Amino acid sequence: MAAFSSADCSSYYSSSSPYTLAPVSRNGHYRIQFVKVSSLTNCPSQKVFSRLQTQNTSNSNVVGMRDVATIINPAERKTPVEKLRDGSLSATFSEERNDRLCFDSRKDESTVSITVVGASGDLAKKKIFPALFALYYEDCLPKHFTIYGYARSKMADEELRKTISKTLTCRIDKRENCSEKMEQFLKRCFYHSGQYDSLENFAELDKKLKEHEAGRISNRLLYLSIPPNIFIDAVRCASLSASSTNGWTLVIVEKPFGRDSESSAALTRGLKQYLNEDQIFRIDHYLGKELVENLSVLRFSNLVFEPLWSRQYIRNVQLIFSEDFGTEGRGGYFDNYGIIRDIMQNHLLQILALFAMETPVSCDAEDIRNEKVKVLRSMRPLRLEDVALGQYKSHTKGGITYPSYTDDKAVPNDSLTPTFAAAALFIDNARWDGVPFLMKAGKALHTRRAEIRVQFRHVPGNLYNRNIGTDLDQAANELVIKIQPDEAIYLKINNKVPGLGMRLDRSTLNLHYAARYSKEIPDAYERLLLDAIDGERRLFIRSDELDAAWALFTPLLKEIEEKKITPEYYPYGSRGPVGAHYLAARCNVRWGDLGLDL
Ligand SMILES: NC(=O)C1=CN([C@@H]2O[C@H](COP(=O)(O)OP(=O)(O)OC[C@H]3O[C@@H](n4cnc5c(N)ncnc54)[C@H](OP(=O)(O)O)[C@@H]3O)[C@@H](O)[C@H]2O)C=CC1
Ligand SMILES: O=C1O[C@H](COP(=O)(O)O)[C@@H](O)[C@H](O)[C@H]1O
Repeated sequence: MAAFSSADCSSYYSSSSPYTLAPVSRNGHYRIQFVKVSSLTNCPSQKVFSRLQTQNTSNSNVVGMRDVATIINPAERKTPVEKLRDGSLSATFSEERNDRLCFDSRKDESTVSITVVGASGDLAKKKIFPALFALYYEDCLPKHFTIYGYARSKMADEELRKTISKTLTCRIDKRENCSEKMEQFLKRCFYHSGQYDSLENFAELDKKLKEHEAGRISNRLLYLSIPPNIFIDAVRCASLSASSTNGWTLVIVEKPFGRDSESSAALTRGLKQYLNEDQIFRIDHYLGKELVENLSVLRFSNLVFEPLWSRQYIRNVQLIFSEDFGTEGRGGYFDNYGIIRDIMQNHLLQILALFAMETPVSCDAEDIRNEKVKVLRSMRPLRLEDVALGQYKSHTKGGITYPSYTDDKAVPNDSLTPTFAAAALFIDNARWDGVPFLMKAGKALHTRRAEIRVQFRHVPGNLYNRNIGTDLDQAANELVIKIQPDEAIYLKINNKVPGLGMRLDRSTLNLHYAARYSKEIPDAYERLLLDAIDGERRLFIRSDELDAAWALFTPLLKEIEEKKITPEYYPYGSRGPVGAHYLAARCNVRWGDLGLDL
């Protein structure tokens, strides 16, 4: 097992370094922490700089290097400061900025270069550049950073700036200096045109990055916003020609991570030829959504929920995703994947794993991901009888004709690709035995929403049966976590209608985010990009999680394709195919999103 010695890092510290070394071993990784120890008591608020360096114990590559600045206020003890056995002080958090413990890599000697590969594409324009700007606007990016767009399209820096400026927005609650900030941000965005499989083109990029890095410690983040068939080429060329030589290099990989178990494993093998697992950040942007982040807080910090979180009290859990638009513009991609791969195998399954996992040992990435993997590995692989499939067809409403899925020019006329699916999943462990986890995902439905619905069991020996009537389901409690739009968490309860009689009513206890908080909720990509820059892996998918996720869906996907299962057609803008209701009924479940509850 290789460990760091202070000599390994001596190049970063002079012999008169005021830092001490504090090695901490966790989950097979060595974390070396240098902490400046000085008179903490002299001033009320003081910065402690530390550099974290992690090393994979199975090989000697440095896989991450982080600069952390910590505001330590001993009086307030805002930042956890640990006294280590050797007497040195260890602080792993960083300066608090805009409620997020933002990294402060403001030290002059390091820089972060972010390269968006596929910068001419839809996702880069729609999500990545706006998220980077939002981080800049919030002062969350390091002092020294440069952003490069990379793609084959020929474009000058100015052209990239013009294109992305159209999609940059300022926070609603803080519009000061917005155009000024935008200009400053755009000045730090550049473009390099190159092929994805050209070592030479990436070497040119490397040269440009070095010019911007100006001799500082170079940390490099590569965001692969390109189709998956070119991931490996891009990673090979970037890692060989444009990796950092003295700092960290990491790669954010967009989905889809393969089409099934085999292609996903091949992709991981391909990436691992050039990268360590710790350098691969597989993004699932649903994990960056505010209410998905809040799931663990809701469960593990509220005594009223955690004891109820099992088969004993929960009758079923529903994970619902719906969009009120079709595959518009992405039909070519979608037809090769379908809704199960596009939404269920990743976004909804990730939410399910977070929802159902046992209490992790800590909030550390590895502890959380270990628990998620256990859930996934306890689940039954899906069978054909566990799903209902649908595809949207054309529909005319109010004089407007909405297209069918196959009207998309990139989609074959005889495509059987499902644009809707409902599925019943089961977790065969002690906590969840027999509880159906129902998923529903569809495009071109009547509404856009993503939510988790937890339907509780009936109250035993219900004292108020007479007042409730025969439909006991109506009286069962339901907890709804509304991920989007209009984030909310509400609990349906029974109460007495005020008055002299004894009439029962159903009401909601509602935590409505817009009413409770004036602050705008950040986009998922902002959180995830900042996490990646911080080296925080908690919200990214580890390879064993991915394998376990594919193992659940691969047999089903193969059967659907081999048997050429025809989906049930549903009109554009409807609630989806009736098959979803039969599926739910077989599990003794009623979909909770049918009523008007908010
Ligand atoms: N768009 C979205 O909403 C979402 C996208 N994703 C994933 O993110 C990644 C990027 O998505 P998106 O921006 O929509 O993708 P695009 O199809 O827009 O592709 C991005 C860029 O990659 C290059 N490219 C496209 N096709 C090829 C090809 N066959 N060979 C070589 N280069 C090609 C093009 O740049 P150039 O020609 O200039 O080289 C293009 O601008 C994909 O993996 C996608 O699945 C994930 C979630 C949502
Ligand atoms: O990953 C994907 O997500 C989007 C939906 O994301 P949202 O944050 O807007 O809810 C979906 O439209 C797309 O098909 C899928 O690839």
